[in-house]
Amino acid sequence: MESLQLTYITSYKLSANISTKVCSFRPSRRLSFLHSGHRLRKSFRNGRLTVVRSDLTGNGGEFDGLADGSNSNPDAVEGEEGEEMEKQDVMLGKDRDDSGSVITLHLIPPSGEVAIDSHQDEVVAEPKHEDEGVEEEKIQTKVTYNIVFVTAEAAPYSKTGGLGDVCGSLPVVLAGRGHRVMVVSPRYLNGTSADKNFASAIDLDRRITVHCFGGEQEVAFFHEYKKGVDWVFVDHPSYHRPGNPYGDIHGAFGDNQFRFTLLCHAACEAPLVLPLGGYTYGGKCIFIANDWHAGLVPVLLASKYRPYGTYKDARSILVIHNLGHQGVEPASTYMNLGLPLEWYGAMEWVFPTWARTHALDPGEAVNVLKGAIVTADRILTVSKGYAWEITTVEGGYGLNELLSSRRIVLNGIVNGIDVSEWDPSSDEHIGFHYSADDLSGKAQCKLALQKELGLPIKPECPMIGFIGRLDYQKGIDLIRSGIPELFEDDVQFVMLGSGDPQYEDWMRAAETIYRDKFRGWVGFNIPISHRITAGCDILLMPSRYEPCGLNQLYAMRYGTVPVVHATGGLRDTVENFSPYAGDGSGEGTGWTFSPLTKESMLEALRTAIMTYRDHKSTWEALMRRGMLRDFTWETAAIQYEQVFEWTCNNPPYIP
Ligand SMILES: Nc1ncnc2c1ncn2[C@@H]1O[C@H](COP(=O)(O)OP(=O)(O)O[C@H]2O[C@H](CO)[C@@H](O)[C@H](O)[C@H]2O)[C@@H](O)[C@H]1O
Repeated sequence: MESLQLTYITSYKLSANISTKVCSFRPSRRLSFLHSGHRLRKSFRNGRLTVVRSDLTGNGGEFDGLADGSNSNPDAVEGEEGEEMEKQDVMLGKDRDDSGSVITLHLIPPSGEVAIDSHQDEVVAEPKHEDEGVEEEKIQTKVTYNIVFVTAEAAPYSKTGGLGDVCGSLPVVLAGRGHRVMVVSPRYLNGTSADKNFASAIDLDRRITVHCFGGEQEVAFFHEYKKGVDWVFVDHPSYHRPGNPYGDIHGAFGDNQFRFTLLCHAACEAPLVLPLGGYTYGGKCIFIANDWHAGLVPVLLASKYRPYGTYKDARSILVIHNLGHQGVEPASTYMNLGLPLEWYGAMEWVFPTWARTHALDPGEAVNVLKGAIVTADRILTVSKGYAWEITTVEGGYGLNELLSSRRIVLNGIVNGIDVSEWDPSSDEHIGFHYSADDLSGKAQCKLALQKELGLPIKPECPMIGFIGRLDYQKGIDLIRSGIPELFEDDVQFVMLGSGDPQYEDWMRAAETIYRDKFRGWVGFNIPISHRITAGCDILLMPSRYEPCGLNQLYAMRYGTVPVVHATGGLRDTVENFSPYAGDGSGEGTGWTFSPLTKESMLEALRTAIMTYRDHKSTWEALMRRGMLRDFTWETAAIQYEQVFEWTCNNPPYIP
């Protein structure tokens, strides 16, 4: 076996992105590599390498190179042939401005079947092509990374919403694809049965001292290796108190800036000091900082580590799950964060005049998410639509100009879902199982839900559900205003959620007013959320903004048709029903309404209800199309890997 170092340009117009891979093969073989969703077919003869890059439809470009790693005609790659490659590219899309100039590149989900390589550097024989007279081999290479997720929550250990779902499932899928993955989150103990979630995590007996908030804090690390992932829990007394990760019945904790500062400092030390499975992750890793709670990680890398040579090969990716929360505190708290004084500018945030409390208020603050946007090597958000929305005045929450300035490194990747936890054919939380081939179990789930909730048992009565945090973001006010008109019709509605006390109170009151039609379950209950998802016919999501949204994905998987506001990830994932498309058989997986008004929401709901009642076969086709959609994390993971590659091919970002 010879060893060959092969250098090729991975993406047209990103000429800095030269990636080098080392592989072994025998000469005179035709080889194919799976690389970033493309098949790179290489023929090696007489020391000459021909690379044919094809997309999954079999189209592609071709260029020649020499086996010593040089390219015989680099212009051919970036020139005519590169143009050809660009046309066929399934992973890169382009946004152009009015003049036609490319202003940013973005990921396009690969269509069709993607061959997924789960083995590193494995050589697999390809079927022999008789007519070519050469022995065939298929080599699938994949660059693997050390990945460190930093997050305030990760299911099943801790979860208040979608962040927990994502940080509980994406790491497992990435680990399954060969990466070494660590998830760092706090070890919350709140004195309830939830504490047992951490029971299997053992104390690593490794303490570090964090200098912040004018003193020294000792933190410990607990660890559990499960599903191929190193789950690391940062332990400190401030994580041990009643309530959820962010607050209790009195509201948000007053020391959250302190608690998450500790998390970030500890997360930056973890790869250096924890010998997990016998050896540390080391300084060459990719940090994935999720939301503002982990936002200090990229700032610390840039300000505290890299200037001294540590983590010079590491990269940071900020993932924005919700721009509405930024970790803003008074400017005087900067001193507490354990950052060098000269980095204040990265965290500085000045409120616009209209947002200040009084005439003498200078509006000065520190904004952790802003610091992360300024310093991260790349920025991701959880859908392509939201990636654009956050660069607009309407969706940018004051950070739109900053985000626009970093648009070249900003991408959107739609979340996947844990399809084993959310599987109507095996879900442990529902009484009857079903699938797209046999929907009968779903009707039984509906009856069981009506019974459990004490609603009249009516198999034909359309049942609408809502699950989520009772927050301004989720458009609960719209539901509240639309309910009286909606209940002029014979429908049932069940809501599950907790959050804003005014909405909790309204849900309780609505139950007494509409005894036969409405149930409002105040609280956080995962089994009930599964039973609502399975038992309802329609899931309503009138979110004001929605970075991705997971409940509509769960709903579609369970044959529950989503009716959603056309925003962010909801617009990206729910295909609006069109009865005339598909040669009259209809297309789409739900209804998307816009604008965000009570009238347009009710109109969409009425259309859905009418379809449910009067067009049974159309309704079943809608259900099945949703159930058969691919929402697996594998699709998203491939796109994450592309972003890892981009970020590692470029030097660390220097703000
Ligand atoms: N009372 C309750 N009982 C049981 N389960 C409950 C519940 N309330 C919510 N959940 C669960 O929490 C999750 C909520 O996920 P979402 O993505 O819909 O919203 P969230 O706004 O929290 O997440 C943010 O991050 C995610 C992840 O990136 C983005 O999808 C989203 O748009 C963004 O706002 C779902 O699994 C849901 O079932």
